[in-house]
Amino acid sequence: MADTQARRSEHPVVLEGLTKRFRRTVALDSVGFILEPGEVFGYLGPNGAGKTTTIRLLMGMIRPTSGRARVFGLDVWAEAREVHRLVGYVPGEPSLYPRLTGREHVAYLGHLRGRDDTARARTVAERLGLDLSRRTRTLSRGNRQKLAIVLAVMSAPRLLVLDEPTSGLDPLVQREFHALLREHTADGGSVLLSSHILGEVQRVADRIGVVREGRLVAVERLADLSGKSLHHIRATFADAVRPDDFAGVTGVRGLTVDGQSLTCSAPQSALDDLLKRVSAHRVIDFECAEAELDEMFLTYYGGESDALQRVAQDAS
Ligand SMILES: Nc1ncnc2c1ncn2[C@@H]1O[C@H](COP(=O)(O)OP(=O)(O)OP(=O)(O)O)[C@@H](O)[C@H]1O
Repeated sequence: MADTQARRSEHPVVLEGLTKRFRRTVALDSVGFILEPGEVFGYLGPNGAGKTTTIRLLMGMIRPTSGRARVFGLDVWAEAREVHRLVGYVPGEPSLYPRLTGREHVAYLGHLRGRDDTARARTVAERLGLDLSRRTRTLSRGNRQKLAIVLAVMSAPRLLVLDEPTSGLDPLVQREFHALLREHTADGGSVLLSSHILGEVQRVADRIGVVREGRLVAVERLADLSGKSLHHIRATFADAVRPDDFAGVTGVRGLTVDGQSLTCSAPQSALDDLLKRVSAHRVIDFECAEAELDEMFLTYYGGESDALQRVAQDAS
């Protein structure tokens, strides 16, 4: 134990050349990054990019083909038990006992950890609007997700590892959850948060790592990324509009004006100018949806694969 203490590093996560092959599939190819104390690191990538594989490696659930992962200086494979004491983990698909209530889950986990976190669990459950008295088999997907969050944060761990934690949560609950994360980092805790939605990560992350086809293609500070996220805009007006009314806004692409309707894509940095042009007319319907991350990869990180290149050609 004393030896373990001495080897502990202040870095919550250090990944070095982490590679995982499943037969012929290279799920992860030499991924490396370091998480700083007090930081929220958003781990972004489209479906199948390798996010869950990275997290399962980090939690010592699967063994790397090569490379290694450390949590506070501990080897996640060889010292998994010690690592689990320091980490609150929300898996992509929470595994809960269907017959037990939320409260019984809290008590059971407390028993395993040798500590009573009931009071904190109750507070977090209340904030997220979760009824701890219900058996988990009767809970909706969103409520099961809330319970997984309660179980991960109740022991106030120094590192939270969250695999798409807000999928299934409504926006108000997401906001409360993000507030919880901010409190966690204000107390010196760190967070690794995986997601395929840039907008979500933008709200909470300090830095973002982008993974695509198993490779880490970018690590950026959030401040450098803002302005890059692409939005799809669709507006319908009471009267006919002309293309000239919307021309010359920097960054706007695919502008189509047809009678009383407008469609285009625009980076965040163009939204203010574009909205001012839109609001110069009488609007009867308006939609602004953030583009999927795949499109952002095409725009900012290139598209090496054939499929991505085809989409790029179709779009141009
Ligand atoms: N146990 C496994 N056996 C074989 N292939 C696997 C296994 N686990 C993952 N893969 C493959 O590894 C790649 C990365 O998958 P992973 O689940 O890590 O992606 P992800 O980024 O988490 O995606 P999602 O957002 O869809 O969960 C995929 O091609 C996937 O099919």
